[in-house]
Amino acid sequence: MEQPYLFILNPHSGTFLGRNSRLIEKAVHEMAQTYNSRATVLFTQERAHATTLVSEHMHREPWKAIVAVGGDGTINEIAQPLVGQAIPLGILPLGSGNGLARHLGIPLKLNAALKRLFTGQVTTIDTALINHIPFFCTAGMGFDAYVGYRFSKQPARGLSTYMKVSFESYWSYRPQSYRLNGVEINAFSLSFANAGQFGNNAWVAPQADLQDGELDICRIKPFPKWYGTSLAYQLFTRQMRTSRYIDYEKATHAVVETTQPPLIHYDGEPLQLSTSRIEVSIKPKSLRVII
Ligand SMILES: Nc1ncnc2c1ncn2[C@@H]1O[C@H](COP(=O)(O)OP(=O)(O)OP(=O)(O)O)[C@@H](O)[C@H]1O
Repeated sequence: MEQPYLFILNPHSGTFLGRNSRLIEKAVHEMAQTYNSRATVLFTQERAHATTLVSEHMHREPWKAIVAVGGDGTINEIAQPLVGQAIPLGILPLGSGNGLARHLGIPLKLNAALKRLFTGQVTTIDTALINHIPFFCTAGMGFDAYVGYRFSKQPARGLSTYMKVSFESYWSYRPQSYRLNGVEINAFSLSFANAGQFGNNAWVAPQADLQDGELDICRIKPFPKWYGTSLAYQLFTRQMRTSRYIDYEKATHAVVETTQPPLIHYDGEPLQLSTSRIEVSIKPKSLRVII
């Protein structure tokens, strides 16, 4: 018998997971059996519960991997206690955006993704911190944090809700001023990319590399409203680097100062900070992941 797997499923992720939780659980057990292994499947009860479940269970059995079943928010909660540990993270991408899974080339179809968990290789990726909060995919402030906040208030998740909220927010959102590493800037959004995309193939930093020991800082400068469709096109076709309204730099550490405590997001999870100083840093090669 192979080492067992621990699956932690967030029934609130994506649009499909909640009503199909039991079917997914059954598919997990069947796939484990196929590979002469076994799986324990746990369900989250509320926000942040996944982190507690990992901390409680990680040393109970010699897990081959602890698998996040959900989207980037669920991965964030499950990966936090795994940073710097030997147990690899597995991903069964059933969220709305699945940014980290897409960047890593993990299949999005249930059976293919499950198979990958039992047959894939383990690689070690960088992780990052925004004011001591770990993130794995992207974090930032500005328009995407505002959209993330409004998205979190919606009764439904999924791509169509995300697009609707983004479109509505676009017309009212005004660029903000920041001090980035001591330099005054204006930005529509300021992103720190560990992985290259927000999710749904919105490639904010297509050049981002999960193993280069650096973050890609992406500033979208203020732009005329008519330019929005071009920018959206560049975002979804991995061509943001060609835009005259975008600046990139690589960094291992950055400090942002704002006049008011900003709304940020980490892996798409919105958070209203109570401080105006934001420190972002990288932890090179600190998380093992099955790909
Ligand atoms: N049992 C639960 N009930 C309600 N919310 C939960 C529960 N378990 C986790 N959550 C919260 O659900 C939120 C959404 O999870 P997640 O990010 O995985 O899905 P998503 O937003 O649909 O996907 P993505 O981040 O890939 O777009 C997270 O904020 C998480 O804390």
